[in-house]
Amino acid sequence: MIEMKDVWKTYPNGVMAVNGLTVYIQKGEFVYVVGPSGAGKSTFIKMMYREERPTRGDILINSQNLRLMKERHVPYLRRDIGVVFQDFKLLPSMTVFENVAFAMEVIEAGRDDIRKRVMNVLDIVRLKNKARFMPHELSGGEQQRVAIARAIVNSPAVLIADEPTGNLDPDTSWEIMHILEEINERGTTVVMATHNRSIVNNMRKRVIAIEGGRISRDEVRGAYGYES
Ligand SMILES: Nc1ncnc2c1ncn2[C@@H]1O[C@H](COP(=O)(O)OP(=O)(O)OP(=O)(O)O)[C@@H](O)[C@H]1O
Repeated sequence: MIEMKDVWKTYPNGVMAVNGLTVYIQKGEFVYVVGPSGAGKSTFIKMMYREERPTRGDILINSQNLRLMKERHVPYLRRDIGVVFQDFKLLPSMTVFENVAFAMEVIEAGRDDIRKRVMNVLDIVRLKNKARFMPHELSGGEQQRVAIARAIVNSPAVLIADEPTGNLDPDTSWEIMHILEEINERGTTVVMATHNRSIVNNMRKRVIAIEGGRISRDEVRGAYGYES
């Protein structure tokens, strides 16, 4: 599903953010990516959806090699990978419905399909009743749920979340985690970078720790102890 083979990333300013990283993530897994600030977590994640390109090494997503992928094929890759950010990134002048629908309009889905599917994903994130609201009329947690709905509306194989609970209080963070877990249970692979220890320690998942641009630990951790 997601395979990185000896991947390196040096930014143009000379910073070596990822240094020889090899990892395999299977279909249907739920993986946390943890590590200190500046460890290379975001760079690792950005390379998965081709926001950044590796300096060296291969990245395969569903057998497509991102290093060899032509620029014009990147939009197709993005249908297969939904992304959620810490700061939601909703379009402020569009309603909740329109924000989610927009992701289907860009791939030229039909009107009826859009209506049905958008209401379906708003139901998954429990926001059907707020479809006509504007982003500024929503709480932070609700805005993040809209961003999640938008990320999954095209049924991606992978959902990538970079610090999705970073701007949220603990209760709201748990709400978001339960939604991500539900999406994972429906078959989507979830990769989530986080600094939130309480979440990592209380949900039994695979944890990939990155330090200095390398994997320092890769184990199943969580509520029921450790396991390698
Ligand atoms: N666009 C960029 N240009 C140059 N250097 C960058 C760029 N993005 C990140 N870096 C550097 O690469 C290193 C890894 O950054 P990255 O954002 O991947 O870390 P992180 O683990 O996600 O950190 P945080 O937890 O603080 O978000 C850092 O030294 C950072 O300064």
